[in-house]
This record gives sequence, structure tokens and C-alpha cells, in this order.
Amino acid sequence: MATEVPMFQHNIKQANQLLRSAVPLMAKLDIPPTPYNYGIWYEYASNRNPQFNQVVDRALRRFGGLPAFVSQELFNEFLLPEEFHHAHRQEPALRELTTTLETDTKNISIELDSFNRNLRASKAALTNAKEATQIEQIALLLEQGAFKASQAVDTFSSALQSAQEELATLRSELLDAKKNTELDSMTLLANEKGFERSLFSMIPYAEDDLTLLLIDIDNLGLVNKEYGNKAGTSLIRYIAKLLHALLPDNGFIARLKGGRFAMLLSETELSVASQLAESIRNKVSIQKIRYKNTKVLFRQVTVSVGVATLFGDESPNELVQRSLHYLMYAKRSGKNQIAHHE
Ligand SMILES: Nc1nc2c(ncn2[C@@H]2O[C@H](COP(=O)(O)OP(=O)(O)OP(=O)(O)O)[C@@H](O)[C@H]2O)c(=O)[nH]1
Repeated sequence: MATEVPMFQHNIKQANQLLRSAVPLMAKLDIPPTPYNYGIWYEYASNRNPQFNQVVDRALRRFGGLPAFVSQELFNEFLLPEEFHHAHRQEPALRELTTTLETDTKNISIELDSFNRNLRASKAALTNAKEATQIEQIALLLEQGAFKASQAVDTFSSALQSAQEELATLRSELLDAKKNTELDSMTLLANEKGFERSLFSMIPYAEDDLTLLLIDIDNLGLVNKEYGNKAGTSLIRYIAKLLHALLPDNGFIARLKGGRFAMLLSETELSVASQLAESIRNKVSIQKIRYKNTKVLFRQVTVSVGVATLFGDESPNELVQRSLHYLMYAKRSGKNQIAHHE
């Protein structure tokens, strides 16, 4: 969704004018002067991408400002050419790597240039050389030049090789870091942090059609008491798998804590989401679940679900609180139920 004309392609006069409009906007909204924010408010002031301005306006209303993380996401989404999208996260390490390669490239060019000049001079000298000692001296100079050039080539190729290795390491570190911070190791679903990131990313784009289901296993404490904690944990994993299997394509799921899960559904109206919530509730309630270690059959397992759809300029927190309110209502009304606003 990158814009057709990136911001840095404006001419200097236009750029100055735009900055003059962007800076007061930032000051008025108390936006910190980070590079991401400059990029965003510059683009906003240019007013040439209505969709971008609409998303920024909506984010401002829903967050009451632009959280740093949201600015970064908007910047990536709208202002960064596609090929930079992933690279920028590892920017410092990549910058260091490019600087090293740049220096090595410069060094090898200087060495090869000097060797080239050396070759040309030697060729001219050889044409005029009359004595064996002169020829011997030229040969010696050539040999030294060739040695230095080949050393530079060796250094360069080993720098390239280590750059390649470093890139591979960076890539896998990035994957690991993401996995570690946003993954729930028990169920392999996203954890609460992953859920928050997803919610914050989806909110600026959502019309009134982002729906949150909070799904909570009923009486997990009793399950623990009756079958043991390990069995309770195994049940959480089982329900996680079941929910994952029921997740629609436009959905995102995370385990928040204990036996509580959050399912985010984009572009899903309340009535559709409620049908899904009801079908989840029903599917769980008809399962015959055995604890795999002892083969003991659990007594009927049920879940309660609270459903809420983003409303007007609600903040992420307000949406979560409303879903929670309905979840608690379902629990108070006897569990194994879904609840949502009318
Ligand atoms: N086995 C197991 N139990 C957990 C885990 N995390 C939390 N719990 C337990 O889950 C229970 C959650 O308690 P609550 O949500 O307050 O209540 P509940 O017993 O599920 O009952 P309701 O939610 O009212 O239906 C507590 O007893 C916790 O000890 C876990 O990772 N494994």
C-alpha cells in the first residue's frame, strides 16, 4: 500500500512548505519529533493520500494521540517502499554491515586501481628497458603489486562471506526474538503481547467491524482440583488447538492467561461474530475430552464467551473492557454461554 510518490521525491521548495505545515501540526498535537513522526506528519500535511489521512485521523481519535509503535506501523505501511519493510527492523546491524562492506569495497578498488596503474607503468617501462637488472626490478614491482591486490581480494571475499553469515544470523535472531516475546510457549499461540500488537495494528484500519471474542474455559480451577494441574494444562492446550482450528481466515488468536483466549476478527459484524462464538461454545461443549496421560475422561468441558465490536472512536482498551464485561456477564448467568450487546 506504499504511496505512488514517496515523500522524498518532492522538490526542495515543496518540501519546505510541507515541513512548515507539518511542524505546527506536530506541536499542536504534542507529537514527539522522531523521524517516524516527521515522516507521518509531512505526508499528512501533503494531503495527497486521503486513505492515509483517514487512518491517521481515526488512530488519533481512538488512541487520543499517536503511540510510537503506531507511528512506526503507519510509516512502514504507507511511506516505506516495499523492499525496506522487513530490513528496517534490523537497521542498526544492517547499517554496520553495509558500512563494513562499503569500506572493504573502497579498499579493494584502491588496491586494484593502484595495481592497474602499476601494470600500465610497468608495460611502458618494459618497452624502454634495456638491461636485465631493470627488467628484474620491474618484475619485482609487479610481483609486489599482484601480491597486495590478491590480499585485498582475499580480504574482500572473506568480508563478503562473513557478511553473508551475519545476515543469516540476524535473520534467525529476528525470528527467535519475535517468537520469544510474542509467543505463548504452552499453546504456541500468540501471547498477550502478541495480541496487543495485533489489536493496536488493526484498530486504525477498522471501521465499526472489528470484533473481539474473549473465550474462557469454565471452572478451570475445579478441573485442576479434580484431575490435577497437569491435566488442567493439557486441557488448555486441547482447547487452544480446537480454537485455532475454528479460526476464520480474517481472524487472530492469542492465549491471554490461564484458560482465557482472545479472538480478533477483522471486518466481522457483531451478528456474524456472535454466530461464530455460539458455534465455538457448542463445539467445545459436545467434545469428549480425555486426559492423554491417564486416559481419564474429563467431565463436560465448557467455555463462556464475551463478544464486542469496535464502536465509534473506542480505544483498544475500551474494546477489551467491553468484551470482558460481556464475558463476566456470561459467567454470572451460569457459564457455557455467550454474551454480547444488543
Ligand atoms: N492447569 C493450569 N491451571 C492454570 C493455569 N493458569 C491458570 N490456571 C488456573 O486457572 C484457574 C483460573 O481461575 P478463574 O479464571 O478465576 O476461575 P475458573 O476456575 O476458571 O472459573 P470461571 O472462570 O469462573 O469459570 C485458577 O485456578 C488458576 O490456578 C495453567 O497454566 N495451567
